[in-house]
This record gives sequence, structure tokens and C-alpha cells, in this order.
Amino acid sequence: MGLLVDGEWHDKWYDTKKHGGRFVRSESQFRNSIEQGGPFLPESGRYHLFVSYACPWAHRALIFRKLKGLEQHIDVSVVHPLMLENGWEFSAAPLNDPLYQSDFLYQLYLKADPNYSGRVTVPVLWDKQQETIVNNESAEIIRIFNSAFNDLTGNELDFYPDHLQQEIDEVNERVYHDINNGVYKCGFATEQRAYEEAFKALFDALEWVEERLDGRDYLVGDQLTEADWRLFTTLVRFDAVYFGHFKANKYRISDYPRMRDYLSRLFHYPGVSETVVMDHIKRHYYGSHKTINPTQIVPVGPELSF
Ligand SMILES: N[C@@H](CCC(=O)N[C@@H](CS)C(=O)NCC(=O)O)C(=O)O
Repeated sequence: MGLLVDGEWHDKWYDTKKHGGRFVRSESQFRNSIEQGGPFLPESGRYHLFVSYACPWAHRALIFRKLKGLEQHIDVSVVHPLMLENGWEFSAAPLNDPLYQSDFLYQLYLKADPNYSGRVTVPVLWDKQQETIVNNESAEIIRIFNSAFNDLTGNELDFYPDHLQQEIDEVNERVYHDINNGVYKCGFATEQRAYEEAFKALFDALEWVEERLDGRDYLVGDQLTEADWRLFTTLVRFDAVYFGHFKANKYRISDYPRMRDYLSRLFHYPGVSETVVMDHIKRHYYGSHKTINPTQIVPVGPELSF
């Protein structure tokens, strides 16, 4: 685990001290769009997506690539599940970088910006033409995938429809802070108070979701939207990883009857289950965070039944 400072790699864990033991996520820095008339045009074969199967943020992008019929237009590379002193790494195929044969993901960040300072995260949406990062913020990558390539694919599925946007944004806001990032705030807290604060916010928000799903199948309106997919990638990891490894252990998702069924419904949506690679998910979390799990032993359970 580390970061780049003025183009130099430093092996450093998150600095929680200056925030009273709290984990504070940094902002993504590459924030371009793909659109007609802009520097990044919607073109088949031009872009490449780098993901980790372990990562819930990258998982969003993988799901949208699948649901929007982009697989033949945007290739994907998957990093090795372990993220250690050099950050995300490539290894032997199929976990390699087919574009530049890089050893480490940070080399791609340096190719995009030789003086880059910041964290080296997945997902990365790469432009092969300009040899740079288009965007490394999953919330924006899924919006790009949702509509930018529609003329190319003919796929008009819309997970961010105009009439629901305001409500989707409101739901996303709470889900992001208290659940998606909330599990990390529990797991990476280095002071009891910070952990308990995050724990309370997380389970209050999960209760709120459970209530919200009373008599309805999806979070917003009566259709699947990006709000559901953004929640899904955290829920699907919860019982296997966050419950134990991140000490988010008041209840499991399988203890909430509505959320359990909801999770199963999303998991079985055509194409989605193949984006869930539980082996990478477990190996990554239990194996990479040595401050939390020094033995790096990966638990065998639990038995999951989505
Ligand atoms: N806001 C980013 C966050 C991405 C992110 O933090 N990814 C994690 C993996 S789950 C990562 O690459 N972390 C490496 C690090 O923080 O050094 C997004 O949603 O795309």
C-alpha cells in the first residue's frame, strides 16, 4: 500500500492520525468525460479499463461495461488480488497489462502524469490513443458507460434516467458516505471512537435501506438504477469480508430479510454473477491489509447463498 509523491512511489499506509483515527478517502484526480466534440470521443476499441475484481468501486465499472454491452468495445485488464508494498501489481497473464507490460499500476499513472501526486487506485479508464487516463472515478466512469457509447452499441438501457436523477443522487449520497465508504471507515479506523462512529452510521444506514425496500424491489422508482448497482458491490462483499475483516459485525446482510432477497435479485440479474469473483475479493482484503490481519490468513467461510 502506498502512493505517488511528485512522481515517486512511497510505501505508506493511510495517515489516519491527523483526523483523530478516521479514514478519509482522497478525491480522484482524472475526471474527464467521453463525448462528441470533446478530446475523448466515443470510439470502439479506443479505451481500456483496468480493474481489480476485489474492489467494489472497480466492480461498478465492470457491471456497467457488461450491462451496457461494452465488452467488445472496451477491453479490460485485471490486477493481481494482493495490493502490497508496490500497490496494485500486474503478474502473469491473464493478470497482466497487455498495453505496456507494466509491473505496477502506478507506472500507468506516471505515464499519464510523470509528476503525479496521490493514490494509485482502480478503476482506471485509459485512452490508448492519447496514452493517458481519461477518468479514475468510478461514479463518473459508470455515467460515461451509461450513455456515451449508446450510438455505437444501440444499448439504450438507462440506469440514470432524467426523472429519477434527483432521488438517485440523494440515495447515492447516504449510501456512499455511510455504506460504500462506511465499511472502510469502520475497517481502517485506528481509534475506538472513530470506529464506533462509523459503525453506528453504517448500521443506521443499513436499517434505512431495509425499511426502504419494504414493498419495493429497487431503491429508487420501480426500476433498476445506478443507485442499486452502487449499493450492490458493497452488499455482495459484506458477509464474506466487511463483517469480519472490517469489524462491521452487528448483523450480516443475510440477517436482513429484504436486503438478502434484494442482493440475490441483483446477483442473478443476467451477466452480473460472472463479475463477482469471491476468491479475489477474499484474498485481497485478508491478504493485503497487514495492519489489520498480520497473518494474512484468508478465512474459509462463510458459506454464501445469494
Ligand atoms: N473514488 C474512487 C476510489 C477507488 C479506490 O479507492 N479504489 C481502491 C481499491 S478498492 C484502491 O485502488 N485503493 C488503493 C489505495 O488507496 O492506495 C472510485 O470510486 O473510483
